[in-house]
Amino acid sequence: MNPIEGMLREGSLKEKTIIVTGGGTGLGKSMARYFLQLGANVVICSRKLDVLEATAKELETETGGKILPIACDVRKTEQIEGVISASIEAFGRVDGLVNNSAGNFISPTEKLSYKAVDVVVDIVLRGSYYFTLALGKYWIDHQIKGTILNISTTYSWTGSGWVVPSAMAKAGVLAMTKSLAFEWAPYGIRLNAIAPGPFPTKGAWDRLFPEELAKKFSFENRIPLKRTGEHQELANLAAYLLSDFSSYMTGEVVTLDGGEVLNGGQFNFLKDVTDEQWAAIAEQIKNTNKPSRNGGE
Ligand SMILES: CCCCCCC/C=C/C(=O)SCCNC(=O)CCNC(=O)[C@H](O)C(C)(C)COP(=O)(O)OP(=O)(O)OC[C@H]1O[C@@H](n2cnc3c(N)ncnc32)[C@H](O)[C@@H]1OP(=O)(O)O
Ligand SMILES: NC(=O)C1=CN([C@@H]2O[C@H](COP(=O)(O)OP(=O)(O)OC[C@H]3O[C@@H](n4cnc5c(N)ncnc54)[C@H](OP(=O)(O)O)[C@@H]3O)[C@@H](O)[C@H]2O)C=CC1
Repeated sequence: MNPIEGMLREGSLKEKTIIVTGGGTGLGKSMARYFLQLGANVVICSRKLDVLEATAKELETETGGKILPIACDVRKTEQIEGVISASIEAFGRVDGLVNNSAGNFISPTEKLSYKAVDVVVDIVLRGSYYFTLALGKYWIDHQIKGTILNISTTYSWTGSGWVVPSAMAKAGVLAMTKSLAFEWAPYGIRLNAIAPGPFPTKGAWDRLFPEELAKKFSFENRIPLKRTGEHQELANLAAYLLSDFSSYMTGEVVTLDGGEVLNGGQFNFLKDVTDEQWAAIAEQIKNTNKPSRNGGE
């Protein structure tokens, strides 16, 4: 496969300031890089300031863009308000938000303590609605037509065992996306979401796909397109959804997973049937059709 290139034309996010929660690592960092390349000012925030500062330095050198790292636990409203004020002070205003921060790990649900469930739900759901509410109030007060992108998952719809706190929280984020897309549309505020399939990141792989599992299981067998996602593919879609090119789109959730979620199709087990078996099956079915064609049972 050829390397995936940036999709939007130069300057597509010029004069926009975008906050990316969890922007110091993984997919957040890849989105931040592309937004900077497209001319946006970017604010990255999460708990670990040293990680954010290292990322900011790296991306600033690489892109020549303006990036501000700020420590913020998205479970703390006063810290979120601090990020918004510091962003306005640095760049004049805020136009976009990516709710990307998350906590997650696989575990049998009955083995989880109450605190273990809370920690995931609080980062994902509470963190997303706190940030959305704080920024929404600011946008409505200042008549700014802001845009929110929520990073969800495909199991927000299907549900999934062994990541139940994450599934509950991400489903809530999806409900918020669609509900507020309608309610805040008159203010010109748009909310969309991306439901990614597997995109290799250290954060996700350490907690969801540790070595013990990786030895026994491969995504290539599960994903119809036979590979995991490239970060630039997700960054391209994210940039589009935050740009004015998507200005007629709101309340939408775009799945980007190589078809993985389609595994639920009832007859998909047929993928392993050979050509010879198909020939025999066709013969059998045609034979059963014959009597009914002649008016019999
Ligand atoms: C690989 C394919 C991907 C497919 C798609 C998947 C879709 C979604 C993907 C993602 O969300 S990926 C993002 C992953 N990244 C992160 O999670 C980064 C941030 N995470 C963290 O910092 C930590 O993991 C955490 C969520 C904050 C938990 O860390 P920690 O344990 O240090 O927090 P505490 O507050 O101390 O503890 C909370 C509570 O949780 C219990 N716990 C932690 N790990 C487990 C475990 N593996 N099994 C059971 N319980 C666990 C811990 O014991 C604490 O409970 P108490 O013991 O105090 O009651
Ligand atoms: N990678 C994948 O395959 C998939 C990922 N996703 C989603 O993509 C997003 C990014 O995940 P990914 O890049 O893989 O994983 P990462 O672990 O790299 O990203 C998670 C980020 O969340 C931040 N974070 C965690 N807790 C808090 C908190 N309390 N306050 C603020 N920030 C916090 C972390 O920073 P810090 O530790 O500094 O706080 C980290 O930067 C998540 O929403 C995830 O659910 C969805 C489907 C698949």
